[in-house]
Amino acid sequence: MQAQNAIATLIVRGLVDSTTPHIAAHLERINLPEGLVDLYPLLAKRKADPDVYQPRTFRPEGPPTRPPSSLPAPGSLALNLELGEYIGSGRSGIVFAVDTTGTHGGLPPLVLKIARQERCQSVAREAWFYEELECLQGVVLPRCYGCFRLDLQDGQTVPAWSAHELDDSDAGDDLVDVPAEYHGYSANALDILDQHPHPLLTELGTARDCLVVLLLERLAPAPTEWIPERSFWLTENAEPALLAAHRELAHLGVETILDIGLDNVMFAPPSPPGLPTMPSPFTGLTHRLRIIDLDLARKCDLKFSFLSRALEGWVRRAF
Ligand SMILES: Nc1ncnc2c1ncn2[C@@H]1O[C@H](COP(=O)(O)OP(=O)(O)OP(=O)(O)O)[C@@H](O)[C@H]1O
Repeated sequence: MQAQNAIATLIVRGLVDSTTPHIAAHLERINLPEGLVDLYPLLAKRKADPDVYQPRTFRPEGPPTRPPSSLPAPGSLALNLELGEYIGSGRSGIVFAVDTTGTHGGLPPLVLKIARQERCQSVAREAWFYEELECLQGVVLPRCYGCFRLDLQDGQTVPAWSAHELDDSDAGDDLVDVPAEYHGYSANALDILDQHPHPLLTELGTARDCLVVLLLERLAPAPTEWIPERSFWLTENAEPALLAAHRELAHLGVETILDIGLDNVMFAPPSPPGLPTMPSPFTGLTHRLRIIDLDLARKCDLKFSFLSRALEGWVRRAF
């Protein structure tokens, strides 16, 4: 099996149109710095407002550190793919199946999440969470095979952007692509606090001639569309299962309160052809659920007990 960091280049047919027909797009893997995402709530905000941010809520030793990667040294594979059927989309991305037949093998069924033109920051930031939570890939998250980028040249267009435009009613009030831990702050407030997002996120937040994609393990359809499993959601097991899945993320100080919901849960892929589910390194539990869509996740140094209790309320509201 190929490791999640084996691929350095994606060569994708059907992703980019250009004046030269039948040329496949070459996308290069983005190396995401470990310090890409800032702690939530912002440290500068806490210093400015010590009465609001009670120290007893936070872990005195700081946020959970990223566990050491269990992957080998990054590989240099160039993977040829063909864009397949459209699966679904949201505010940040448009998801397609990809055809890996005729490639080197050793990969499970995959999907490509194509960042919308104005959402490159969100999708690259989502990729950072997959790296931060590597030990939960195949446990409660899909396996992630990397985040890749192409700077578009004159005349190159991305048909998926125009074919699957976001309905205005879905756009909400968050059209500016700002990292989730910075939501709600004006540029002026951030200047006063003297805290700003990582330069790579700032650059991607305004980039419009850039294509960013995530290569993910293909999961089973959402339960509401998956008839044999629909009864699962009508049983009392559903809420504890969703809570238990989100609690796994809380062990590493990650919360997804801005996006907890049944829209953002899928099921483990059938194995084979998918890869097997792994038990949690924190609880030993084996989960059927997979949490998707980490673009609004946040990294916290809140105590596990605090996050875990808060999750009970957040998850209850999802039903
Ligand atoms: N790994 C996957 N395997 C199969 N289908 C997927 C996968 N990831 C996403 N999808 C499908 O694509 C749809 C859109 O994906 P996703 O929710 O990640 O997009 P988004 O733009 O981040 O959404 P949101 O509007 O909630 O932020 C999902 O609802 C799901 O149907």
